[in-house]
Amino acid sequence: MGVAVMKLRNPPVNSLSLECLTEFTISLEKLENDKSIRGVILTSECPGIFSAGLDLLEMYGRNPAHYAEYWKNVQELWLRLYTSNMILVSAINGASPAGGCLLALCCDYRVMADNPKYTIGLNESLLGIVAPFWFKDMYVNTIGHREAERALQLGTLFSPAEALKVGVVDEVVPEDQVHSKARSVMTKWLAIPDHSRQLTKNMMRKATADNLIKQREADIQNFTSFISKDSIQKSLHMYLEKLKQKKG
Ligand SMILES: CC/C=C\C/C=C\C/C=C\C/C=C/C(=O)SCCNC(=O)CCNC(=O)[C@H](O)C(C)(C)COP(=O)(O)OP(=O)(O)OC[C@H]1O[C@@H](n2cnc3c(N)ncnc32)[C@H](O)[C@@H]1OP(=O)(O)O
Repeated sequence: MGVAVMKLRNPPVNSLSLECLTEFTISLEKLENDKSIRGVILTSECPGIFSAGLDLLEMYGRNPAHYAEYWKNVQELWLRLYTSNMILVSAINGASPAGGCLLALCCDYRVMADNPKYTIGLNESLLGIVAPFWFKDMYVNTIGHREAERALQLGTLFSPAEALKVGVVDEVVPEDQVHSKARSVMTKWLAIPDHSRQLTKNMMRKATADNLIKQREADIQNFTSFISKDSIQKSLHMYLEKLKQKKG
């Protein structure tokens, strides 16, 4: 039926390393150029994790040129996903913090597994960093200004039930039904003529995408100088240590 399934596979936690981001963007571009493909189901092959978000090791202890290169690729992936002409449905089969949530938010419809261990949200403030304005814009577009304001300040990671209530996801289903539900949602969306759906999607999303397009270079510079600060590097160090200690 012209539907591709993209499975994120970057063990152990599907963090979005530079390599992973680049491959993702290229795969998406290929699908976009394949006229037989009308929809993509985005999911994960890592058990219990949709995506741990941006790779912290790409943002910690590197040099400004690396940060700039990394951020350019984050922007690129986001623009491709958010403005895709294809129907994107996410089958969220695991934890989905920060950049993981961003991937899901780019989709036209989000189905999440009903497992309270899985959480989703933009938790940047908990790491001592700030969600960029275009993450924020997409959050506001999805859940409204007040909910986004609160969730962004608190860095809230929502359980599936909470995510459904606030509108971060569209549907919560038993874990073993995430994929079949994503497929049935896709079938419904495929019934809409592409041209009218695409023009409508463009009308809804263009201003948000253009907001980044017109200031991509400045956004790269902001990110690079922000992430290079000693205080921010210290926060990231502490967060990485906390992740390590959780194990021991
Ligand atoms: C003025 C403003 C201007 C510009 C903006 C500036 C800044 C904003 C920049 C960026 C926005 C950031 C977006 C992000 O996405 S940041 C990443 C946020 N992600 C997280 O907080 C998730 C952290 N991870 C977890 O909570 C757990 O790992 C998880 C629930 C995903 C899985 O738990 P599990 O118990 O299964 O595994 P762990 O033992 O915790 O992890 C295994 C292994 O993986 C490493 N790990 C985890 N997450 C990441 C990651 N995101 N990046 C890199 N590495 C990660 C973890 O440390 C473990 O490593 P090791 O100990 O070596 O095995």
